[in-house]
Amino acid sequence: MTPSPLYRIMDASLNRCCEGLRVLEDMLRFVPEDVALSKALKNLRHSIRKETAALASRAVKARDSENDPGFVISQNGPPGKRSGMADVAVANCKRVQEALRSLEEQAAALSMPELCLFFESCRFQVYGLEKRILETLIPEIRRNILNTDIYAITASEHSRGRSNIDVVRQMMDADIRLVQYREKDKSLRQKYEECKEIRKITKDYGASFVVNDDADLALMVGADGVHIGQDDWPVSAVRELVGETMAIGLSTHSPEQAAAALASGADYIGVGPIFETRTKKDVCDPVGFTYLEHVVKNIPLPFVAIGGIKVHNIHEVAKRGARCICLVTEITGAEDIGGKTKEIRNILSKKGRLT
Ligand SMILES: Cc1ncc(COP(=O)(O)OP(=O)(O)O)c(N)n1
Ligand SMILES: Cc1ncsc1CCOP(=O)(O)O
Ligand SMILES: [Mg+2]
Repeated sequence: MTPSPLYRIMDASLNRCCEGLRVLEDMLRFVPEDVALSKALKNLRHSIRKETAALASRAVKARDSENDPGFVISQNGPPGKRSGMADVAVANCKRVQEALRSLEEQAAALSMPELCLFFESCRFQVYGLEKRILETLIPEIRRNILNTDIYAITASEHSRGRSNIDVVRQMMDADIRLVQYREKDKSLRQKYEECKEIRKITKDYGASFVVNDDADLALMVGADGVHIGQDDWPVSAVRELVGETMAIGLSTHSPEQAAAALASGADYIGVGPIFETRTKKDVCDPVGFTYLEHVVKNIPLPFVAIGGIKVHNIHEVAKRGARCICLVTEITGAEDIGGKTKEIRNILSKKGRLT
């Protein structure tokens, strides 16, 4: 009996889907050497091959490559120009998503409800993976590291005797997605060893890692960003050193500094200190809400509010428009970092209802 032509579509779609996944897997493995992401793509490809083994052996019988009208179409010109790595990644994510959608529809038409659901869940996995792939490959997206609610910073002298490594592990378990390493009194060697370890941990969790002050250290450990202050090297010099893919954050305390930061090419600004803080020794006076509101209204750059922010006052900061908020000792000094993070997120999720 001749198999339904729907099997021919499924045969082509399965191949298209797995080929697209393989292209992405190799890119992630050999270009940014992102083992975790490459492995996630490989696992998805294997699970598709496994779940469709029976279907694939039926579908291959319907194959008739020589008489595929699509082959004639592709002979009429190049398969679409690719302007670079990011383009190849986007095209292959789309190709996998489209192939999965087609598989889903054919499975529905052939009354295969379980396979239909399986393809749908794979498609949703690819949407999530696509976001991570693009963040990894495209410099502008990669440098946008403030797309998260909490910005945590290490402070070993305010960590209840726990090491920075221990504290960062707890932050990762609490699903904090962005951590800065800030240590003022440790040797370069100590800072290097700690940053190497923290880079490894944050990478395993898919979180971003920023090094305070030392652009050279940030480069050595493969950090995602470096944070500098007003008296540090200028942004342009740091950009020359760190290249296009590393984010540069710059502390600002006034409208003039924010405007200069925008012109300088900084990827984000620190806005603060909002309140009084004892965590930073050479700190300036609190800038209060006036400066925060100025940035919200006038500065088209991602920003993080910082300085003296605690559970009891965070809603005041969030309700004025801060999306990413830095709490240093409120987190490092918490006995239960996971519990404290939940408490903070609970307040942030209710901010619209708090006056
Ligand atoms: C997110 C963030 N904002 C501000 C600072 C402060 O940086 P800086 O003014 O250079 O002061 P030190 O932290 O180096 O004492 C920061 N580190 N992070
Ligand atoms: C590094 C830094 N820059 C401005 S305030 C500050 C420290 C903020 O710490 P805390 O959140 O404990 O007040
Ligand atoms: Mg600094």
